[in-house]
Amino acid sequence: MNDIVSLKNVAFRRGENEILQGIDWRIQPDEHWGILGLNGSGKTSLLNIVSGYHFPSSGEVEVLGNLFGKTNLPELRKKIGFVSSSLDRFADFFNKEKVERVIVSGKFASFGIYEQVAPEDWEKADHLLESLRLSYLKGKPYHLLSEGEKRRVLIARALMSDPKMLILDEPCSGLDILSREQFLGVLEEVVGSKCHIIYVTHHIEELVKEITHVLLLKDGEIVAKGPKEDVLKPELLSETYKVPVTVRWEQNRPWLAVKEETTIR
Ligand SMILES: Nc1ncnc2c1ncn2[C@@H]1O[C@H](COP(=O)(O)OP(=O)(O)OP(=O)(O)O)[C@@H](O)[C@H]1O
Repeated sequence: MNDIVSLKNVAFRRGENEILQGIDWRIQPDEHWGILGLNGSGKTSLLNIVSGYHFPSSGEVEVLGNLFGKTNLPELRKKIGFVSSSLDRFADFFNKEKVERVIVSGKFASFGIYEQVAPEDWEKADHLLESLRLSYLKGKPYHLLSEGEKRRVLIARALMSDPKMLILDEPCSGLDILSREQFLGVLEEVVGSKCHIIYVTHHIEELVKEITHVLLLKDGEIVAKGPKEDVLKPELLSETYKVPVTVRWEQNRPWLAVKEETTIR
């Protein structure tokens, strides 16, 4: 079977800045990836390449069977959903829209509904509300939801267009522990819908069982990549985070701590 994502010796430069260098990365079917790295390590730049918003300065990129340079990138972007805490700043566009209308707008990649909605689109929104256990929100204006509910509705909105890949860029930032766990619970449904996840976070405990592989980025280069259990090792994470850390596994989830007696300057 074809790779979902294939990056070969990819570099990304802006002016004098070498933002990404020597990136070799494959995502194969049935893999769901987490990406970890300090602020400025290049995570967002990498996501922007994979989702067809940035073109690499050199190297080869193929995503969902589309070889960059020989493909229509706007068409590729339609197959990729995106949920980010930074989408919150667009929340005003949803204004006082009802939850189900926010979800249906995902089909048109717009912030409101300006096109004819088919009955099956409303049915699909209902189905998504049900499968993500959000039916109790039907009919509620989006702006009245809690932050956690909003993020889960944004997942439903992203799934409305049947994406082949869902990019989650720090989707839990700003959520309390309960909202975070409720959010992470929806990943099971996403994986069940045959959608590939790329999950960027600063908190390794968010790498729940659905996330099978991890890529570590440091200063625009890959420190390690592969199955989660092989990559989330103290030595590799200490290198990535430039601070000595330990990793503890509890209920199949990794937890990070800074090593005792470390003084950080
Ligand atoms: N268009 C650009 N022009 C110049 N420098 C850029 C550009 N985009 C990103 N950079 C720089 O590239 C580096 C990587 O940025 P990027 O946003 O990819 O990092 P990140 O890992 O997503 O960081 P964060 O965790 O803070 O979101 C940073 O030093 C950033 O300032």
